[in-house]
This record gives sequence, structure tokens and C-alpha cells, in this order.
Amino acid sequence: MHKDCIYLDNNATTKVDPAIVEAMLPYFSDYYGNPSSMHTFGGQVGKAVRLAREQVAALLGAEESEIIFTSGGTEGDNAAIRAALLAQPQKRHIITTQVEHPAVLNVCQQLETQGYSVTYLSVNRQGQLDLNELEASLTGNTALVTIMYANNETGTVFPIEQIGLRVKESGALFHVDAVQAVGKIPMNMKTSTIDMLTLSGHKMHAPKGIGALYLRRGVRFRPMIIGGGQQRGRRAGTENVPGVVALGKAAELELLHLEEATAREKQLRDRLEQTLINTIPNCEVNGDPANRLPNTTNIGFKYIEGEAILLHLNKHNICASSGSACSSGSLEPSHVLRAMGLPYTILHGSIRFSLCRYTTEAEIDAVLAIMPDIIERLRALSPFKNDNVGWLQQQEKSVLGVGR
Ligand SMILES: Cc1ncc(COP(=O)(O)O)c(C=O)c1O
Ligand code: FES
Repeated sequence: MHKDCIYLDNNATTKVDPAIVEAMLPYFSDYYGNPSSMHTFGGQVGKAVRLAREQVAALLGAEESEIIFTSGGTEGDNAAIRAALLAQPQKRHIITTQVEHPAVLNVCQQLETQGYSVTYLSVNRQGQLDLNELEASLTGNTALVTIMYANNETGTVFPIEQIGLRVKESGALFHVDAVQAVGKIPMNMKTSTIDMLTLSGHKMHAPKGIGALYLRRGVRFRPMIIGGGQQRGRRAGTENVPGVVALGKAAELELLHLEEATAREKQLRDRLEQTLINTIPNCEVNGDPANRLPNTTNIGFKYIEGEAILLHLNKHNICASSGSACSSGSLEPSHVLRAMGLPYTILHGSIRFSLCRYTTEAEIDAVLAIMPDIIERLRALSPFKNDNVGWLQQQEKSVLGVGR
């Protein structure tokens, strides 16, 4: 175990900010009361929960009453989708995209076995949606449109408000998985078309296992977790108070740092990306260059395996990833890159670097110093280098048409 690595895997999870650790610690030891208790001892804990709710609401430009604390992004996505369907039992159609996180995709796939029909919108080579396809898919039977704000693998940002306008015209509910976008893109629910929005603490320097669901006032909601009357009956269970306090503090810090941190991350990310592209032949950036998270770069290095690059980086104490954390190790090419219709060698040779406000110039320099050599060495061993039998061409052909 080494803790002093160059950590460029912030879309998988982030380091908990020391100020956040400090804010949450007293709620393990001194202030352990139940926030719902009548007595003053519990009451002061209830106050801390209310403050956190205000802090999260402020980050989203929402009302305090519109925030529900959850156990994280996965619960938020599940709860939003189930609630939207339960609230409109007569509607049986859902629209999502082919590039969602499994917390949305796998729920939709299960719903298909329960009699719902699901449209999985395609993306183009840049990972962008076709709004005409969305419009053509919306019907009076559409209960819910659930689309991510920003993609965790490529950083591609979808035109959420343009999508939302079309969704609103159709009368469907609009849920947005904004787990990767909150804290990186300014949010204002007051002027937004979003009905429900998921965020997760551990992508914004709070601990794992805490998150929030924004629920627009007036939107009908049926809770997924039922029990005591906590959180106005919308999410039962005694709140994870230290986590809630941490999420509140994280929201405060994200709001405070958003502008300056994202500008800095973007500048570092661009330097990393541009230098790699300029010094290493046969590589390209995956995703929409014009609409992308400021901290993410996903680069395909042709003719080698992404996992091999990651192993070499790992030897140098550099953390990056290929695709998403939950499916890494499977060696299956990413469903996101496949949906983009990328050629075989890009599918297999892509890795993601994701930065955060702690990333330094020196860390980027260290990656830049090591990468050309890693790629050159792996390519020298690559069976694709002398591809006399045309095997690669065959693969390229077979992959075309699998994803769009
Ligand atoms: C886009 C997206 N949605 C949902 C999740 C799930 O969040 P959590 O890990 O908090 O359950 C993640 C995190 O991997 C994500 O990147
Ligand atoms: S759960 Fe987040 S990457 Fe899979």
C-alpha cells in the first residue's frame, strides 16, 4: 500500500479534504445524538443536518427542502428512476442513453423485464447525442428521461437544458445523473428544466457512501426506502450524520473553489493532453473536445492495451484508469467507447486521466516524462506492429456496427 501516489483517477473517487475530515469528526465522538430526537443533545445534531442541507442546496441553486440525503450516486439514481415510475403508473416508457453509468443502465435493463420499454439513445463518434433522435423517441407514454450531465469515462458534457426543454414539452419527468458534473459545472436549479438530480459525495472530496438527490418542489415522489419518517418521509433511516456534515462542507468548498479550481484543472489537463498528443504518434482524444469536463482526458493509444499502460504507470506510482472503476479488470472494452463506434485498437488502448484541485504542475510533468517511453516500449512488443495477416483489419470490421 502506498499513499503517496500521483493520483489522476479523480473520476473514480477523490481524496477527502482535510477540512472536511475536521468538520465531520465531532459527529462521531462528541455530537452523537439522533438528529430526530426531541432533546437538545439530539437537536444540535439536527441543526448540523439542516446546515448541510442548506450548503448542498446553495451549490445547486435549490431550496433546502428540495434536498434528500442518500447513500451516494447509485442510490440517488435508483430512487429517482423508481420514484418517477411509481408517480406515473400509467406511463410505461423510459428514455436514457447508451453511455450512462451502470447505476442507471442496469436499473433500466431490469425494468425492461418488468414490462417497461426503454429507448437507449445512441451517441456519435464524439460521444454526443442527436437531439432529433430524442425528439422522435418522446411520446405521451414516456414517464421519464434519465440522462447524465457529464460522462464519467470521457468527460463529455450533454446539452442538458436543451434536452430538458424537449422533455418538458412532452410532459415526462427529467432526471439527471450529475455525479461527475457537480462542483465542475455551475448549477442553478431555479432556472433549470431538471426535475431530479443525483450527486455523490466521494466525487467531490467528501467520503464514500453519502450523496444527495435534488427533487424539484411539486414533483410527485414515492420513496424507495421506507421506514421511519426521516427526511419528510422521502428517505427513511437515521441520517448518516458525519457523512451529511461532510457533504455539506464539501458543497461549501466546491462552491468556493469552483471557478478558480476548474480553470486551473483545465489548464493542467490541456497541457497534459496536448503534450501527449504532440509527442506520441498514433493517439487521439476520445470525447467531445468542445463540451467536456475541465478535469478529464480520455486518450486512445493505438495498437496497445490500455491495461498494460496502466500497469506501467502503476509501477511509477501513477494512478489512472481505463473506463469505469467498477468494470475495470474485466478486459471488456468500455460500453461508452463502444457506443461511440471507435475502432478496435482505440477501444482497447484507451486510458483516462482525471484531475482535481490538488493536482500539481509537477505531477503532470512526471506523467509527461514517463509516458512516451511506456508507449514506445509497449508498441515494440505489440503483435499489431507487423500485422501481415490483416487480423487487425478483420477486427476493425467486426467491431463496426456493434456500437454506434
Ligand atoms: C456518472 C456516475 N453515476 C453514478 C455513480 C455512482 O455513484 P456512487 O459510487 O456514489 O454510488 C458514479 C460513480 O462511479 C458515476 O460516475
Ligand atoms: S460504480 Fe462508479 S465506476 Fe462503477
